[in-house]
Amino acid sequence: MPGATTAAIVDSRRGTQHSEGPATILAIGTANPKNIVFQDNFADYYFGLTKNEHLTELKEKMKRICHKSGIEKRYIRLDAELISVHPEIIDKHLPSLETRVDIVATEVPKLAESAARKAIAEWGRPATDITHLIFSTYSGCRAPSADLQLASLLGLRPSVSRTILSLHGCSGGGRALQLAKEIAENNRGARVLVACSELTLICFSTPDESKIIGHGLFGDGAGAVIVGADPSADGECPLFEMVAASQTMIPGTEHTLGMQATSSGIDFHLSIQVPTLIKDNIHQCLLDAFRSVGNTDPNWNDLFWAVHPGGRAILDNIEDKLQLHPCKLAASRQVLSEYGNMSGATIAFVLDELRRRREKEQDIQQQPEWGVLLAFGPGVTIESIVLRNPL
Ligand SMILES: CC(C)(COP(=O)(O)OP(=O)(O)OC[C@H]1O[C@@H](n2cnc3c(N)ncnc32)[C@H](O)[C@@H]1OP(=O)(O)O)[C@@H](O)C(=O)NCCC(=O)NCCSC(=O)CC(=O)O
Repeated sequence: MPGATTAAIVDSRRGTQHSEGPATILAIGTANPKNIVFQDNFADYYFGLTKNEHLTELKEKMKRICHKSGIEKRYIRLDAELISVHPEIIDKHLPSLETRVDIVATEVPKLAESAARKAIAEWGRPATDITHLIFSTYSGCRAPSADLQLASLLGLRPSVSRTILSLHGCSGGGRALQLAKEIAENNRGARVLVACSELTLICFSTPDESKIIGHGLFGDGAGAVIVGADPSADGECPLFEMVAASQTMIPGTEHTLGMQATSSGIDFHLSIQVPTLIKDNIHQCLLDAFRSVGNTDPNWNDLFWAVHPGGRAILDNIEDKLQLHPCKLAASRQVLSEYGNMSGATIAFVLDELRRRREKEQDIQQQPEWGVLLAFGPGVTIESIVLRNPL
């Protein structure tokens, strides 16, 4: 640019760099492994698979948890065939971290690929138009990681800007969407692929009192979401606008939810206090989120809700605390029932279910304009996004 000063060049670039409108969800895809496990006979399945039928008290406890979980079925990649090839996975005296890392290094991106292909097909543009990729998983123990693998599997452009988020647990999907929002709004024309892929295989263990809860709730799945601002006229369909986003940590609760790598996989810890902690903090968190968009007195029943179904008790507590009509968390409960808690990937399933329900609703006037996305993870961290239905 002859004659232009460096400062003018930088200023003019900054001026054209931002998008006009808010980041918007443009497409959603989901995928699960083939192996289905029904909750009714999960205790028999799990104690049989791990050859621990003799632990009858623990098995009865698992049955009580399953019975109250609000889950009907889950998809779980680990099956008898995989265990027969890798028996160390169910032998707590043998190291198995390496085996697990090897398996998930292939399987996690593959599952993400299935979800992403569906999202890209719905989006209607070539995969090479994706400018950024954010990949979230709790199975990320290797570099180069699942983000690079997914980019290769999908044939994304070599200059795609990749980020891997690791061990955000169940808030990983919410965190990835928040980052996608920042990227889309600050880089005009950006199209961000968010992929979350979770396999319980990395955490799977033989029955143990401290981990029985997780084995009763978690399932495998992948979700993919395409985010961009200013949907183009050539067929992009806005599904949800992400108007404001925030992350809150509940002080002094870092020991209540956690994951840690050990020689036999990733150990997780889930305190019985989690549903109560969320109940005690959710109202203030939501007030703060809505104040940031100028709404100081929201009516919670006027919103649509995309809540991570961490467990039935968490949904019950939110419903009770905010006095929500039962239909408000119906999408979250349906996802919990059909898939269990798929950690960070679950929120994509909830958004997908919400939009399906919205499409069936005949009367557009009945559809709430504003909504909220909530996800919970280690910290304890609450990710919230104020959503808007583009109508
Ligand atoms: C597990 C439940 C379905 C059980 O239902 P109820 O609480 O109504 O029933 P209940 O009180 O009779 O409990 C049944 C049995 O489960 C046991 N139980 C409940 N929560 C437990 C926990 N966290 N750890 C160990 N045991 C637990 C109870 O002690 C009881 O054992 P006994 O029968 O022997 O007395 C529910 O509590 C629930 O949905 N909890 C939420 C789970 C949770 O925290 N999810 C977040 C996942 S983490 C996440 O989403 C974020 C992340 O991973 O990052």
